[in-house]
Amino acid sequence: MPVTAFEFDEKYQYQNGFDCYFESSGVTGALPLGQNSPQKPPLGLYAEKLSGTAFTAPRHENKQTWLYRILPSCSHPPFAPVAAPNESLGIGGEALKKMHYIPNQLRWDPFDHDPHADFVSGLHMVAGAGDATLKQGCAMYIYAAGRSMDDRTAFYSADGDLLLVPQEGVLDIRTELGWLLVRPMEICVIPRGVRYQVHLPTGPARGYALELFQGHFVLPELGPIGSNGLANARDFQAPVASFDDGPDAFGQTASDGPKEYTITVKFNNALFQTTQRHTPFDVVAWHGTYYPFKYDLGRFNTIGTISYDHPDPSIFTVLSAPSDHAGTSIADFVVFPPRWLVGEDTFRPPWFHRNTMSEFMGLIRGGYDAKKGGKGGFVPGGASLHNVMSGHGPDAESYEGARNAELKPQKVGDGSCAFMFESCLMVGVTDWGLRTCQKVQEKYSEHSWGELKVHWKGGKE
Ligand SMILES: O=C(O)Cc1cc(O)ccc1O
Ligand SMILES: [Fe+2]
Repeated sequence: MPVTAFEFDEKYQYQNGFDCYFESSGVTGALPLGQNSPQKPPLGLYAEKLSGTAFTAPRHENKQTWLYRILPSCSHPPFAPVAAPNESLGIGGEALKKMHYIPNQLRWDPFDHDPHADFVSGLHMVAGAGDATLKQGCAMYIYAAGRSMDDRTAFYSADGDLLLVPQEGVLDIRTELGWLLVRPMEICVIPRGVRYQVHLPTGPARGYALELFQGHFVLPELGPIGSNGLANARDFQAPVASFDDGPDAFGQTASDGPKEYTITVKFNNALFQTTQRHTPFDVVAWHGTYYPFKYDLGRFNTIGTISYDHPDPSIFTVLSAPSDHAGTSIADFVVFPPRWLVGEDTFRPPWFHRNTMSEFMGLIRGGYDAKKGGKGGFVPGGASLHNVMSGHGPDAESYEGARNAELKPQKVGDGSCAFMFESCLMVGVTDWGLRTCQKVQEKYSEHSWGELKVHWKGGKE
């Protein structure tokens, strides 16, 4: 079921569609007609182009947006390095260079909330692969924030597009291009470079994130499924322009002296800061193809077998970040929503397998049909990582249950939703993920598969 609609609020109007050319204006007449950069843009605004792809990227991949703003982004003193507020990023982005590469199956208990952290200081890299400077690879994060970001701060990542998967707590995100309200069971993507500020209207928030150092998310091909199904394009929502021109927004007019706005950037996984005397949220109008968006996972049109056997989890792909090799993703975002299982003579949960891809999983709510047992278990707010070729599958309890189950139509996962970040890359685990967070379940594999029974009867049934 879709997430309950929020009461109508002017702040949360959206434009619907995936990969569209959108335009939005907070004030009539702010968008120039028939050109992008007139000698004097309307209403005394500055025109600024935000490129998400190379200028010459093919048309179908090209992403850029024209911003019409009160002051351009370049107007700020130099950025200076700051110590990462949490050690997961490492100093100067060391985290990605010092990854632990481990063939063992890993599982984490739910990650701690942090009442003192805001979204930026509560963002912890758990795993990743590649190099942000080469624009290759991706990284997986946990965020745990107990307070809203200050009204005079903004964050952006120069490293990649960030997909957020809230697990607890609502995120009210002010972006340069407008507001997005993102609740658990909804996701959003904030593109590289877009500045934003995360507020927590319902209290503490915790969730997962995937950063793409390369490329952008696309909808998966539907092949023989046809022209609708899985995540439908019209269900993706982009914000409408919203800007601040209040007395504090540009320092000069504030009664009690100029106000400072702190901009923090993640640049090669290290943090830098500057302060400026104008709000970064001054975009009065914009048009283009490069913008943040959200999606309600409850609208996912789940497809599965109506005959026999358990299909590959690729049928659950919401968004895909392709590599240069067709069908092989830098990262796929895959969900396991509530669905009917009707397969005949079929072992219905996921099979035992070893995968050339790495599988990082999280649980937004409820349970997961392949992991019913195991001390600590796979529970909401926790995670698991089955790296390249690490054997995994249903735990002993789930296996015996499904092996002996009566195969009537069965609704699985009612009220639950697991997800997977599946990557073609071997991912390393950060020091924070392996040690500092203290959530690794030491006996995950033993508790899950140590008790698997031998059913072999010497070749006799
Ligand atoms: O390992 C997992 O639980 C994820 C998964 C689910 C599924 O339905 C098929 C394959 C797969 O890797
Ligand atoms: Fe798997």
